[in-house]
Amino acid sequence: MFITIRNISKKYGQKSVLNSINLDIAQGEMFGVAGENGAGKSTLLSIIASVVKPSGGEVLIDGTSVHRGGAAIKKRIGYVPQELALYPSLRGIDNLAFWGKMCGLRGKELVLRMDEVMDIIDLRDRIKERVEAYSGGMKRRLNLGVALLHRPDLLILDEPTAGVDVRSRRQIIQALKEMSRRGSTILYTSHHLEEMEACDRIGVLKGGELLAVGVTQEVQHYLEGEQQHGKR
Ligand SMILES: Nc1ncnc2c1ncn2[C@@H]1O[C@H](COP(=O)(O)OP(=O)(O)OP(=O)(O)O)[C@@H](O)[C@H]1O
Repeated sequence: MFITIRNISKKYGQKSVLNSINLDIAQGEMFGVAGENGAGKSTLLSIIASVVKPSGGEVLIDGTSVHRGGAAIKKRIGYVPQELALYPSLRGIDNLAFWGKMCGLRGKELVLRMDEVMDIIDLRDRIKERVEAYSGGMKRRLNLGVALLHRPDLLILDEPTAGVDVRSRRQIIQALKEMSRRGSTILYTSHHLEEMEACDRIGVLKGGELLAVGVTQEVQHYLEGEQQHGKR
């Protein structure tokens, strides 16, 4: 799925949180949104996922407005907000089964998808343990797995690597890269540019403005230049 973001703005009361954002993301692209706390990353992602309405502008997915496209488009989007949506007292496998049924999967199809997801998130050997016994990184990976069950064409993740160790972070990024290789469009946020190296391009948000968009190195150079400039 390709994404076209046109003049998106968002206000909460008098406060402007996003200011005329324009951006095109290609089918199968892995795109990272970086920025400090409060820059507007979560707001932008939740607008693209059609969870929050913008104050102005529009988001098109495959050329159709996401806010007017209805259930057909939403079904093809997997959105993973920052908060975990898991049942800690259930086992990993039961969480997958529960959420799989919630998105309409049944019988052999459900078993097949769960099987596929366990490998992508690399949790097969721990899947029969209760989630409360999982580490933070394992919980994040399972949470990602839930979003992968319906094989979304567009995957939107808000800080999928927050609070996880290097190994889990690498596994999550690898899983996303694999999804992107298979043709899914991936969009995720992080505070850390070094977590964005696997991205095809990144965009940096600051105070609701899209400051720079490019391949990771270009953006890093740009930001270093800005820092130098600030010090003068
Ligand atoms: N529902 C809301 N009502 C009022 N203000 C909000 C609401 N949601 C977000 N904001 C404000 O919008 C701004 C951007 O928030 P947002 O969560 O999008 O930033 P972020 O870049 O994702 O930050 P973080 O890295 O901390 O997650 C912040 O100033 C925040 O306080």
